[in-house]
Amino acid sequence: MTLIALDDAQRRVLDGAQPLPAEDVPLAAAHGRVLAADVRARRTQPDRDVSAMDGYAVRHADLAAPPSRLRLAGVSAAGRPFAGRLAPGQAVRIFTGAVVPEGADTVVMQEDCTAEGDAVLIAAVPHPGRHIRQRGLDFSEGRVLLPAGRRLSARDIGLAAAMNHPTLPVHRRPRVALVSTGDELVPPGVIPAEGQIVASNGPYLAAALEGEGAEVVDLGLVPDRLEATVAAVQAAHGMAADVLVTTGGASVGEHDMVHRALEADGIDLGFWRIALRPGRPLIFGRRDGMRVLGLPGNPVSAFTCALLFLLPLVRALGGRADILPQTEPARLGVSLPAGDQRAELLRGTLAHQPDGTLTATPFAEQDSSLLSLLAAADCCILREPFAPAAAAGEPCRIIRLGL
Ligand SMILES: Nc1nc2c(c(=O)[nH]1)N[C@H]1C(S)=C(S)[C@@H](COP(=O)(O)OP(=O)(O)OC[C@H]3O[C@@H](n4cnc5c(N)ncnc54)[C@H](O)[C@@H]3O)O[C@H]1N2
Ligand code: MOO
Repeated sequence: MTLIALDDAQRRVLDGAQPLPAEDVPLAAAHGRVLAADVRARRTQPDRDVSAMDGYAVRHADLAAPPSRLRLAGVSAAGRPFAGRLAPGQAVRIFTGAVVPEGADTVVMQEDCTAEGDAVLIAAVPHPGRHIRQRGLDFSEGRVLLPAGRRLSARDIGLAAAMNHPTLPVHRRPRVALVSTGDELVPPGVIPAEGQIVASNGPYLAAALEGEGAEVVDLGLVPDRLEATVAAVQAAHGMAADVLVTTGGASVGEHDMVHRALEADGIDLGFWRIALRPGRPLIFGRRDGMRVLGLPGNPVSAFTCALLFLLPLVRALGGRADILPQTEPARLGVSLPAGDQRAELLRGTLAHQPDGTLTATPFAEQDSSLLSLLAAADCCILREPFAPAAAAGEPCRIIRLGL
């Protein structure tokens, strides 16, 4: 079987992955969700000129010959504006956030003023317009501040509230069913018998998927038996999963049941060998609106396939505008030999150099079973197929690894 190129495989997985339908959710439930429509400001902020300081609202023309003695005409507090208009020679006591009275064009902070009964003595001569936040300084009604496809940060929620939206239109979260296959697997906390290992792919994938806003249902550990694997696939249909993710059994061994179970289920299947290290075997299929990704069992291979296929698919279904992992430039910390036909994702560390450049140093050990180094990595260094030998200091591209 020939190896297929990484970008070709990504295109096939993402082909036709349309954003899921929209629903309105209250602001309290919108953090991390993806906007299904542009969100416009429903008001202008601030909707009047307001003070940025506690002090006195004045007419700048009255400050020409300091110290200036102005008569106090009243008070403007936040939420309780001064009703009248400022006449020449007058000042209004004003507080932060309060509406600047008509006639005033400048605020003097109280540290530069001395109150004397019903007058105020002003020593400073600020610039005209000082300490006034002009109407519309933040945003104007009708402006799109949060575009469709944006994943909402906590700051975005604050902005949406200020724009006067109690709810936001967001895409439904992709529902993902997880199945970990392998006779050798026991759950974390159980002491493995000889030859058994503690399953880590499920916990990793659940965390990574939830981090991308998916709703995850972990269907648990499934032995390498056809009936058990078919039952897990049916359970995924039963919960109306948008994506079924399996790990293990993606390769060619006689215990590798996943593709047989998917075929038995009538899933239109592609079994690929991708020009990628680690992460060569990958199963992909679809049936009745459910997409299936069969990831390799080796934990780092499962990770690279999640990074490059599964998480982008979940972002696309979730309506995100940014789907593929972003690469950025760095310089190699060590020399590397020429590559072969497989693209490589080398796990490594990043260091900032005094000249502002970033050095990426791959770990010497790159075996696809090494979870300790995967967790320690800051980045993956992406090498194209047939990359020529490269010396330390030469440019490279990296994908930063976050939470
Ligand atoms: N003859 C060949 N053998 C293999 C090939 C090949 O082309 N020909 N490909 C190798 C590559 S590359 C990979 S990657 C693996 C993928 O194999 P499977 O997807 O079939 O995975 P398993 O055999 O089930 O497991 C591989 C490895 O990973 C461990 N594992 C499995 N599930 C988990 C889990 N949930 N948590 C942690 N670790 C897990 C499992 O114990 C094995 O050690 O195949 C190569 N072989
Ligand atoms: O692709 Mo396997 O993923 O090399 O370990």
